[in-house]
Amino acid sequence: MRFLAFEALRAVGERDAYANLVLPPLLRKARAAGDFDDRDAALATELVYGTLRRQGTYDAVLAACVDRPLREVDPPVLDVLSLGAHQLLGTRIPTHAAVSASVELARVVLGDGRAKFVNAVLRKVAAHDLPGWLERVAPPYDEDPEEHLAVVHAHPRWVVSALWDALGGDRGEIEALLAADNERPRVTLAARPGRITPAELLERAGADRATAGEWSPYAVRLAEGGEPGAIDAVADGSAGVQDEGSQLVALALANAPLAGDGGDSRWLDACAGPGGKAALLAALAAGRGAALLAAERQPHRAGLVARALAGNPGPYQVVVADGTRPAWPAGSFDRVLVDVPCTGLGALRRRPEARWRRAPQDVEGFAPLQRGLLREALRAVRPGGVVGYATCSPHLAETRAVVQDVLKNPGAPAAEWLDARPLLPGVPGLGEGPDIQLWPHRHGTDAMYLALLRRTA
Ligand SMILES: C[S@@+](CC[C@H](N)C(=O)[O-])C[C@H]1O[C@@H](n2cnc3c(N)ncnc32)[C@H](O)[C@@H]1O
Repeated sequence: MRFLAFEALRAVGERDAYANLVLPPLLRKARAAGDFDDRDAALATELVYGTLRRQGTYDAVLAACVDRPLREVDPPVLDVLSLGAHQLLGTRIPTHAAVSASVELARVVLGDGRAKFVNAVLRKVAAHDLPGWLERVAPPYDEDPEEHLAVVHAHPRWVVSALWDALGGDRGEIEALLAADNERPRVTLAARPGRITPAELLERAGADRATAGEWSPYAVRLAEGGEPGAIDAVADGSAGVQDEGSQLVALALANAPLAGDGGDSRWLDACAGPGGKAALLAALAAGRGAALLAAERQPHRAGLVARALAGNPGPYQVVVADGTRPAWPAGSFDRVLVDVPCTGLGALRRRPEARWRRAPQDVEGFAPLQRGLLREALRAVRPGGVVGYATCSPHLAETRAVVQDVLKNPGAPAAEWLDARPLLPGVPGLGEGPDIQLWPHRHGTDAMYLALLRRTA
């Protein structure tokens, strides 16, 4: 099992692979080879995710235990050390078992000489528990709050800084957010209206294995370890795996008040891949006699959208199209969702390695595309129609700054900012408006952002 975890870490480190894509086939292979049960799979997953998520903290600890800069340690050796550090500091595995299993792993994958090195380093790591190490390697909060939080909660410093800017609030609130980022999210399903009711979905998922969601009327949450693929309603597409935050975004756009007498029958999702929000929007549109056009620039992702929408009870179409050079005439839609590509800093719970891969330059890199997509979305909607601008990042440069810039731009159609909060009745803590920001520690959702803009001319 530790060998499997090591293999997964190597793939992530060496090939920039994603842990959530690399791990399932490795687990399947191990199961097929026999002598590997659900508990082994759960432990292997925890070892990989925990090691990746807390990489920054473990690097700081290991740096204090190795007598040369960590960048001079070979990556496979560092992976074995990190895996060992996680077992010692982040799990209940007994110290002697964590050290001896790591040394054994090192012997097999690195050879005897390096196994001795691993043994020596991990014995030093084992000298303190996690709180003891954090006292030693993190600067005091009062001296450098951001660096303290970065080391203690294993986030890059620039991410702590950006999240805190967006969240505001005191130490307690940012700590709650950073801690929530380190928890694995529960799996949530959306019961697609017109295809299955949440009550039916609950029954099919098994009442002992699922509960109703907290905010979205369509949400059903699976219990820890719930396997969505095993539920027939997911397999047949009447329900989909979808975070409640994404459901709320689709719902708020669908319920936003339109103006003028242009009708409400033509909806567009301008960045639809892989299709979660498009599937919910299409189902909601069907219930009102409206049709959804789902556009996606990448052909293979458009294929995923087509799969997500198959069986939708109302009319829809999936097209490969660039939302910044739209193939549709201006003013052709009543509602437009533009869920733009972004850094994903609001979904760090899902991708354990993502926080260490992102860089501040990525935020600037997305900026022109985000502005271009929003500008064209405003052109695509008719006067009186509504555009929903969404991101799964709370970074202010990707959220409010984009909307403000586009609204100021004399080249973009004029629009008014709608207060999105009343469209999600009963959901507290959405911010000061008019836009909304969801948070993992407040809502148990990804940190989705939504601004609703109604075109005025
Ligand atoms: C954040 S994802 C959308 C997620 C989707 N709304 C969902 O709920 O499943 C952004 C998508 O926009 C696509 N995209 C990027 N640039 C685009 C463009 N110029 N036009 C259309 N789609 C684009 C990406 O390929 C990606 O699939």
